Amino acid sequence: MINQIDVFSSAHSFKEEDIRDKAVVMIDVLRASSTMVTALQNGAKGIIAVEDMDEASKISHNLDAKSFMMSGEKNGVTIDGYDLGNSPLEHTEDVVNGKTIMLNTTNGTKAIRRCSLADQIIVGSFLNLDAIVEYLQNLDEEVLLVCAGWRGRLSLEDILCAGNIIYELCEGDLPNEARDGAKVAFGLYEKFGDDIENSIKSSNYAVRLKDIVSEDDLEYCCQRSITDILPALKEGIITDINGKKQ
Ligand SMILES: O=C(O)[C@H](CS(=O)(=O)O)OP(=O)(O)O
Repeated sequence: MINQIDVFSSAHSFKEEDIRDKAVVMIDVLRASSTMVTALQNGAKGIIAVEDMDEASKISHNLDAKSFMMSGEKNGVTIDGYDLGNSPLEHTEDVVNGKTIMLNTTNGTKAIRRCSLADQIIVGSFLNLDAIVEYLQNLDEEVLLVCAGWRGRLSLEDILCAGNIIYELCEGDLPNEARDGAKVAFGLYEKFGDDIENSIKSSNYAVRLKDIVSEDDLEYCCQRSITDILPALKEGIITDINGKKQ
């Protein structure tokens, strides 16, 4: 199956038709994927990935504040009027337990919406890496690791996470027949995989958002396999399909 995996470097690096009937893992390490995984781990009932502010405000008017909440950011900053931003550390159990979260972010939620033709969409991060690897090991279909990136550009942390998934799937021995995207991600992971945290602390993201996003967020999002939560999109809502809350 490893030869059936390819990697898209950003949410804008593919045509939506390329996704049709494939299994997609959307990876947005900083921070949408990490936030979704954490919110579900902390008891959120589900997450609705919103395309943009207009859609979010339309939907929010019909929401019952007791069961829904709005999370999201623009350029990393919490959107005015939203309950939370896009930090996983804000999505604590006492805040999100039992809630359905409307999530509106710059890259990650848009990447999910661009994959609407997929056979299935799973959300991947370092936090649930082993759960992603285990799920893919039992899948017999073409897999696309869709890295959200940033505004159409590649993000180091997303490609590193894709490379880590590929490295685990092939147990560090990537066959020559692997797809180019898989080879690039695997090679990046071989180079930086021993020190994910420091590689990410010198990434474009960390430099760009150094005054907005805390080092605590970066360090949190670099932890590997701290949960078995496996977020999957079903009928418009992202929920945990592993059901093995720790
Ligand atoms: O909220 C985030 O951490 C980023 C902000 S930015 O687009 O990288 O400036 O958005 P995300 O959609 O989580 O990549």
